[in-house]
Formats: sequence, structure tokens, C-alpha cells
Amino acid sequence: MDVTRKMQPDLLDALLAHWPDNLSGLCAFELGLSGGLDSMVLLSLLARARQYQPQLRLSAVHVHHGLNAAADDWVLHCQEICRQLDVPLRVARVVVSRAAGESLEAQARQQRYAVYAQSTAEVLVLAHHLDDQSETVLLQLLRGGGVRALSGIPALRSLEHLQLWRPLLGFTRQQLERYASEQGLSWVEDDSNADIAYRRNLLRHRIMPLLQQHVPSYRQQLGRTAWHMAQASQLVDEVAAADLASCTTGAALDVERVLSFSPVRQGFLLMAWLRSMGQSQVAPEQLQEFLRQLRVAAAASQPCLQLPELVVVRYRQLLHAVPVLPSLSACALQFDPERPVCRLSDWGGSLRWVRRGGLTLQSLVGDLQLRPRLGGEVLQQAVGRKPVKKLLQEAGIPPLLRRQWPLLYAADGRLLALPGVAVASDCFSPEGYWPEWQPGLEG
Ligand SMILES: Nc1ncnc2c1ncn2[C@@H]1O[C@H](COP(=O)(O)OP(=O)(O)OP(=O)(O)O)[C@@H](O)[C@H]1O
Repeated sequence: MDVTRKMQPDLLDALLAHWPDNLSGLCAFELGLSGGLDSMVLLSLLARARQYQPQLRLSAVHVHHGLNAAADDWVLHCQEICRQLDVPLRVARVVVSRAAGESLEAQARQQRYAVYAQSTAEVLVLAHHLDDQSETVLLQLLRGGGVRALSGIPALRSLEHLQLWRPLLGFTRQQLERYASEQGLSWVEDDSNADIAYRRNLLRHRIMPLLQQHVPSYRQQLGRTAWHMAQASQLVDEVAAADLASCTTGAALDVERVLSFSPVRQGFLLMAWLRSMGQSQVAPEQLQEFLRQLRVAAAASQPCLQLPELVVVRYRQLLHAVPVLPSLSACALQFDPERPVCRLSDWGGSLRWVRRGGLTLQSLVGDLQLRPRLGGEVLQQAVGRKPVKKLLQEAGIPPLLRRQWPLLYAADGRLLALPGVAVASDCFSPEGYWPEWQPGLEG
């Protein structure tokens, strides 16, 4: 008698029993269907789950990458099975081209997630399982990953407007195979999964079988490690977010406050700040060296952390993130009190209108312009006309940022304001609108 077969938990029962509370009330589910074993099993399970969850509206999406000679057959297979199960299927064709420094696999993955993000469903479901999880943890270990990377694949996370759910993470590939054979499912095989030039395939075909022989429960153990790391990672994130909030002044960080924390917390809070601006690829050594310089350098010196998209500099008692901008050109804008925030990516920042004393409505009529500094500009102040350069200096704007600070011009060409710093005194009203300039990249 095959005992293991008897011990196999019913996958459908388990799926229904572990339906996340966070998804209650959500009805529209779209499954990422590759046509392979894993997602075919999940398609079958979710299609059957409709019987017990009548509110469930299930659809599927197949991304045709055009990379495999059999890709058209995979589409046909997905279409046929979805037709049989009465599951609407959308097929999205993408063009994967090798971008500099990126593998075809990474490109395909990026394109796939872009297609997922266009889903009109509420929940996007993917069929990663415990073998994927244990491979991911091992791969990250071999890359020297930190707690976040070693957390592996999350069962639930958000992706734009969607919830991304992976309900099979607790099941091994073998369990899925057994279910597929019990249910008489058919699926396609991707022959690129056999290519051991990819490190994941090398682990899967050469290393994992050895582990299986000597530590048969390695999947569960690595899955536990992922869980422990996810806990630690969440704790780190919570502490870093609180530390960061206590150091933030406007768009900058108070250096003294940052340095009041232990070096470990300094590193995590700085990473949290950079991540909030979309900069997650920072070498730990580079970050540590920057922090060391901050700690030892005299207050007047200006240590800086140079990243591809931004530079972090200390100026006086603040840390500023200065976006690296190729070149600046004038940009037209309209004042609209209904849309008080205007994101200007070319300028590396956002313009925000705050009604707290500022420019009169008359001065804001018509096409306004943001222009880069050319040098020699002056702005009317109560004490007379003041050089823009001096106003920026007095406001404590670091030299690097001064060069790319926007100037706001009226429709008639008059200089109206240095957003966030000063407005023309002859256009000022206590009921007027203050233009706030928030430099920095968006996360
Ligand atoms: N071509 C595809 N179209 C739609 N969904 C897909 C496609 N390929 C993979 N998926 C979905 O993603 C899951 C994981 O697939 P796979 O393991 O090949 O991706 P991965 O690249 O390793 O994972 P990740 O998406 O996390 O990078 C599949 O089980 C399936 O749900």
C-alpha cells in the first residue's frame, strides 16, 4: 500500500481552509497561467473552489513571451483547458529583448509583471510552491542576500492596485504532481527549465537531489528560514520607518538625529529613506562607508553618497537627496487649485500649492513656466531686489541642488517665485498660494 498517497492532504480542502482573511470580500481573481504543471494544478483547484465560494469570479492570463518555439502551442493548450473549465482567458503577447546587463529571464519576468499589473481583477494568483520557495532562499544565500532577500517569496503582497496571492507555497512540487495525476490534468513542459546554465536549474537538477538524499525535509526547513527572515525583515522595516520619521525634516534628514542611533540602525534608516525614493540597489559597503564618513567628518565637510539616480549630500546639518538630472529645460504649467500637487519627473521633484500666504490669483493666471537658472536672476523682496543665488544660500539649499532649483515665471515673463524659498513680494497676498518644491525621486 502506498502510505504517502494516503497521507496527502486534500489540496482543495487546504486551499479553502487557508483562504487569507485579507482577501475576504474580494471576488475577482485572475490566475497567471503559464500552461505548466503548477499553474494548471492551481487552475483546477480554483475552478473547483467556485463550487464552495460562489462569489468567486475566476479568469486567467497567459503571457506569450515568444521565446520558445512551442510558445504558440502553449497558448492553444491554455485556451483549450480554460474553455473546458469555463474560465475566461486573456492572452498577452510581449516582446522580450535583451536589455543591457539584464538576462532574458529577468526581462521576461518584468514584462509578465507589467501584464499582471494591467489586470482588471482584484487578486492576481500565481502558482509558486514550496520547491520554488526553497530554491529562492538557497539562491539568495548564494548571492549573499540580507534578511529581506532571505524572506523568499511572500504568500501575499500588493502589486499596484492588486493583491498578489500565492496559495501553493506550502505544497511541494511532488504533491502538485500527485494531484495532477489524480485529476488527470495535462500540461506543457518548458524545455528551458532543464538548462543548467541557469543557476536555479542547476540547483534544481544537481544540488537539490543531493539534499533530498541527505536532508529529505530540506524544503520545509528552508521554508521555515524564509518565515523567520520575513519576521525579522518586518521588524527591521518597522524600526527603520519609526527612526526615519524621527529624522525627517521636509525632504531632508537631520544628521545629528541620524547619528544618535546605533550604526546598525543608521544603516537601516538610510536604506529605508533611499528605498522610499525607489533606490533599493545600494551596495552595503558603499552605505557603510558613507555613514562612517558622516560620523568622523567635520561638520563643515560634505561627504556624499553617489548612486546612479541620485546623490546624497550633507549640507550644514541636513542630508539631502539630489536627483541626478541629465539636463533641464523649461516646462509649461497651469495653476489649478483643484490639483495642488504636480509631479515633474524631468525636474526630479514635485510642485505643491499650499494656501498659506503666497502668490495672488491674478499673478497665477495663464501659462506659467518653470525654468532652470541661468545666473544673475533677481527676485523682488520687501527689502528690494535680491539675487536668486543669495536666497537659495540663505535657505540652506546645498550647492548641488541649487543648480537645479526651478524658477517659476508668470505668463508675462516676470519671475514670480523660487518655489519653497521665496515669492515676489509685489505678487504676495496673505490669502495667496505658496508654491512648495519637494525635490527627490518617487518610490
Ligand atoms: N507565461 C506566463 N503567463 C502567465 N503566468 C505565468 C507565466 N509564466 C509563469 N507564470 C506564473 O508565475 C508562476 C511562477 O512561474 P516561474 O516559476 O516560471 O516564474 P519565476 O520567474 O521563477 O517566478 P517570479 O515570477 O517570482 O519571478 C507560475 O506558476 C505562473 O502562475
